[in-house]
Amino acid sequence: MTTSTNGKFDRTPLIAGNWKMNMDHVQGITLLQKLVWTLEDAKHNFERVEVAVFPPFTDLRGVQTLVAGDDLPVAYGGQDLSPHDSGAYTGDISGQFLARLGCRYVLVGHSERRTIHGEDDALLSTKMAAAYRHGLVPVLCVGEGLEVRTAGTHVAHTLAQLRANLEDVTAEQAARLVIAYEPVWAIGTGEVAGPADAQEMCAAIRAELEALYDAGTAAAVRLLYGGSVKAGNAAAILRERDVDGLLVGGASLDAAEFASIVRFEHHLVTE
Ligand SMILES: O=C[C@H](O)COP(=O)(O)O
Repeated sequence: MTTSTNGKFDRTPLIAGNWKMNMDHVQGITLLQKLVWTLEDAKHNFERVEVAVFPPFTDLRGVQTLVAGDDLPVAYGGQDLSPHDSGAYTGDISGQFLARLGCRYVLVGHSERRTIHGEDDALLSTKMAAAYRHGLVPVLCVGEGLEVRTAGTHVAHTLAQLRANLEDVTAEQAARLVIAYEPVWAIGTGEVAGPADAQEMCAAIRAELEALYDAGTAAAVRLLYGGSVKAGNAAAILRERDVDGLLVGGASLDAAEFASIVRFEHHLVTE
């Protein structure tokens, strides 16, 4: 039996699709159109569950044109940004440019940026500042690798990342923040942290935000889980009290699958 959970959420759930380096600008438009059609056909309430996509940079202008032209109720953002605003930084993309393209969000510190591109906490603090400077909402990604998880120090490790990345972030800025907990061992591997694991970390992050700022700020921040999320496991993860949304990689490349994740409330089982 399925049901809805009207009233359960303290914060508007955010279901975000990170396309990573997939979908050229033509494919990206088709995917976004299919996604919106599917959701509109299903009468999805976009105000109740927010939907965002993170396409490659080369898709953003097309996405902007489609979203603005058809007045689509979907937010979008960049997968990364430069700490600088302009200048001789070949290959970098400025937060200023993302803002001009209508981006609401930007990913900061995705594990693939940290591991493949060696981005460290000092750099990520400057990227956080750049995001805020241009009115973008950072989706700050944190999480531990397999060795840390095996050693049982995942909470301490993730909270240390969080503290380092929020060092220069004020309470006012933090209130607009989104944080994605992504255990690296669960990304693209098919391994999913269980709902209890997601809740354990999200509760620890919220407590840390309360210690760093105050209870009101901690209550305003949306905490997402990411790592091998599919339509079949999304609802169980989102039942957890401190999990406010999902950052979906592979499954966001399939419009029907992603739409089903967005409509997770229809998969919740009545207790
Ligand atoms: O940004 C998304 C995460 O890296 C999760 O990716 P995945 O759903 O393919 O495991």
